[in-house]
Amino acid sequence: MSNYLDISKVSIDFPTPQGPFRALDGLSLRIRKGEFVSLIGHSGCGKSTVLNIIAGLLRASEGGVALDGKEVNEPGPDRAVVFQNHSLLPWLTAFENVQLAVRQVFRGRMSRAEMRDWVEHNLKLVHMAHAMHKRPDELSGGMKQRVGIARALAMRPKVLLMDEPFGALDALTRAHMQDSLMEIQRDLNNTVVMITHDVDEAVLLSDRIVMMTNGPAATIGEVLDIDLPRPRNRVTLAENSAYNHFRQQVLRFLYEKQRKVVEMAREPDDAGASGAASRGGVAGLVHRLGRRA
Ligand SMILES: Nc1ncnc2c1ncn2[C@@H]1O[C@H](COP(=O)(O)OP(=O)(O)OP(=O)(O)O)[C@@H](O)[C@H]1O
Repeated sequence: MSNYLDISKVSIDFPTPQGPFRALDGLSLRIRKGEFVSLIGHSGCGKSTVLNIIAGLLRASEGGVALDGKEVNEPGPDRAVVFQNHSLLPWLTAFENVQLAVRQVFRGRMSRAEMRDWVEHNLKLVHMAHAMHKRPDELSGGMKQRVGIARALAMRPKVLLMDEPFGALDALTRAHMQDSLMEIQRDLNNTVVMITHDVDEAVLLSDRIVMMTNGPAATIGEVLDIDLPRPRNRVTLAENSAYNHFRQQVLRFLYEKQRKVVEMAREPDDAGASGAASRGGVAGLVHRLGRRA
């Protein structure tokens, strides 16, 4: 499989009152067609910035992104984004929300009847056919997120970009959504770049996990190939030694190798403390979690 999405030496400087702030520095990543890649890293390291550059919502100050051989320099329907907060239009039904995107992408190429069937097909894919005529305020958080995913899939993007798509959901709904996404992936084999803070989610869903260093001037620290066979089952994986090894490698990266957040979270009266045992508050907790990993 060839490289499909090519992120090449991307740096970005944001203007701030104190002068330019370099959020990303020389980040390169090549993603193959059909690959599922997760980005993981501490809060503020630059994950959303990477996603926004791929989406064409932000321009890199240096370097660039190419998708299927074409340079990315503005948003386009070949890169659909799913945000943490679904972003559905509240006055439209689930069906109409998906239909709006389908019309924008396929107007002139599909008849009205074809478009209707396509909208229904995508809502069925995410198990939302039964509620497609409801408005967002009549749907649960998980259902709204399903509609957001249906809308993105219905655009038939070359790349699906997901920014913590399940971050706002309770644990059980989240698990259902992850299972649905794996089912959809098995059939459609989309190219996906997903941001997550959840180590289990990253290992369960990904072909590769890209671990980012802390900013400023963040870049890729390590990349982990998750070669667990598919289909993957969360219950049996819990006892799988390879799965647990991958989990530990990610935890180790986040809480041992990239421990800067611990320093930032240290409380003022901890400043002179030496040794983990004397660390209190959030800093101590994060430190102890890291040591257990
Ligand atoms: N428009 C902007 N102007 C100035 N600084 C910015 C801007 N956008 C992002 N940043 C800074 O760039 C860095 C990366 O931000 P980004 O939102 O990409 O991080 P993140 O890893 O997605 O964080 P989180 O996990 O908390 O969502 C942060 O330090 C942030 O403050």
